[in-house]
Amino acid sequence: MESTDSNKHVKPETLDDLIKVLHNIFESDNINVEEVQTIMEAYDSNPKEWKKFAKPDQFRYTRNLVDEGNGKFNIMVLCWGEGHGSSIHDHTNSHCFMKMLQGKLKETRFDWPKEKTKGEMVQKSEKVLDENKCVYINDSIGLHRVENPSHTECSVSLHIYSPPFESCQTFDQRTGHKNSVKMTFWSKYGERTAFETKVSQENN
Ligand SMILES: N[C@@H](CS(=O)O)C(=O)O
Ligand SMILES: [Fe+2]
Repeated sequence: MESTDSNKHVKPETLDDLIKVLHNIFESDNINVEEVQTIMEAYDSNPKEWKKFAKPDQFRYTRNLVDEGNGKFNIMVLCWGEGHGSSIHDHTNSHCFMKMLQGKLKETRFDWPKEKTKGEMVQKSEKVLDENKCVYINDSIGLHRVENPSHTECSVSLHIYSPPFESCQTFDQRTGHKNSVKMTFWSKYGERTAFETKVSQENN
């Protein structure tokens, strides 16, 4: 698994394998989006491997850091309780990959609001993601909101952001008005983070 070329032929058997392959890929500054997507999808989700990171909250989705990718990318597990969802948001000029580990998530995409005209934001697409599927978005593709459509089951997803970022913009669907929001981790490396972090995440 030395070069990007050889990565194309590797099926990651475990989450650790996947993380190793991703470290190789993201050493380069030129990311082949399809290659990353293919490798993410090739990993068959095994709850035993990611359970220690999947720490849910009753009130909103949680972000749980798994690996800091030598500063090149963040990989994290997100837990979505029944009906939990994100606001419409951007990804701070980073690549964003989202792979389903358990359950389903609905991704709704939007155009950026026009600077001058206020009003309802334009919805571009809606897609329900099944287990092991991986989608990609960045700011030139547009904005999105993600929701767990189930009222009985939790969902779990694996996200990669490259380069890592700590804040993003959220948008009001009716007016297009935006807010800058600091993003925090509910846990890091399987350990719950401090209370201060919890407060700022809940204020998002
Ligand atoms: N981008 C969001 C998750 S999602 O709704 O795509 C986050 O990092 O919290
Ligand atoms: Fe997102």
